[in-house]
Amino acid sequence: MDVCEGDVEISVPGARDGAAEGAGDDVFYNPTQELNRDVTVAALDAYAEREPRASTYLDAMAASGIRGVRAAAAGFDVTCADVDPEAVALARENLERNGLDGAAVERDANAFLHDSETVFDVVDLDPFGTPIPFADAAFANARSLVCVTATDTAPLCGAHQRSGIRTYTTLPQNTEYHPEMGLRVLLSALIRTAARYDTAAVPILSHVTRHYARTYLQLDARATSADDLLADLGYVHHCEDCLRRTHERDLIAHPPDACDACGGDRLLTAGPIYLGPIADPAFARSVREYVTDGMGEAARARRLLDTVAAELDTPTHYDQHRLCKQWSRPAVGMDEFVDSLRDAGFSATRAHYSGTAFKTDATVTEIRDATGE
Ligand SMILES: C[S@@+](CC[C@H](N)C(=O)[O-])C[C@H]1O[C@@H](n2cnc3c(N)ncnc32)[C@H](O)[C@@H]1O
Ligand SMILES: [Zn+2]
Repeated sequence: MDVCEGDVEISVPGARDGAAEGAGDDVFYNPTQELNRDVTVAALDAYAEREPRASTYLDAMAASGIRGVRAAAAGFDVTCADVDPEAVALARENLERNGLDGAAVERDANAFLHDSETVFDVVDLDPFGTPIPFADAAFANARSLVCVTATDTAPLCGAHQRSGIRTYTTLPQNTEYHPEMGLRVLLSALIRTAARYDTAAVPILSHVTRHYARTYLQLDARATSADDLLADLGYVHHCEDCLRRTHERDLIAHPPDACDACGGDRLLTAGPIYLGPIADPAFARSVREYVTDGMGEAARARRLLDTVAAELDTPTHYDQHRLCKQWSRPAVGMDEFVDSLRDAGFSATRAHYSGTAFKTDATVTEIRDATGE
């Protein structure tokens, strides 16, 4: 079956009766990831403006090649790699079909990254589930930017905690801000992996959408920069009784014995997680400018990027509905809610994690008082 995305038309395996696209032995294609790919293309355009020397792009898990083909159409010198020979043949066909240069190679991503004579400026990891098995090869061999998708949200956010500990060598906790917990656990592991190569992997754009987290990490190959970034790792101490949380940037955790706000002792500590900015607002705004009307998810991509660019840089968002339930109060419109925090003198913005997510520098007690009757 043929699919149009952005400026390209590609062949993908058709869905069989009763089977979801991407299921079974066919080459993988997931139409619900179009937003992810639209943002990828806009991010590559914005990155080429920021770093004009960045020209080579490795789609390390290419499947149909849809992402690599779209990157090639955006002007990158693309290589699509996959272990599945049928995927490689399809990616090659899809490059040719769109009149685009580019290579398609049947290689394991790790082996290829370590062997390749080309040092790729941009490496994109889009595996099934966790990207961690590929992170070392990417950070050891990419020159400038590493783009990462993770779809194993249950281990990341603490819902499957043992699995999260094994994969990410950190302690995730299941809280009401689980998409952000997952993103910050992922960033913690990626930043620590890059640091082993004396490299800072600085998040310049990240988002959590539906069932995946996506991040774009700009590499800075200086040990001192890696040290600076590691200083943004730390812990969140979360009170299950009143939902207060405190954030602690340190190598070791110092959890309080009891909650400062309610005195309760049902405290969860997560970490080391990444507590720094998940995006560079200027870059997010620039990516937004590169979203084109021809993209299938242009409206959602623009909304998402607007929210990410404006999002207050504080770790862990609140959810208005969860707080209102806690306080037995009716929920109100998000704009009204955020405005009442600002009127009370706090910084506050929506957060992209959900329609009822917001960020503020107010404590949970201050939020309750500022937004009450
Ligand atoms: C989620 S799909 C990629 C989807 C694609 N990037 C897109 O945007 O539609 C994951 C792909 O990784 C491939 N893969 C699995 N293990 C791999 C490995 N070790 N090296 C390279 N590719 C691998 C699979 O064959 C599959 O095609
Ligand atoms: Zn408490």
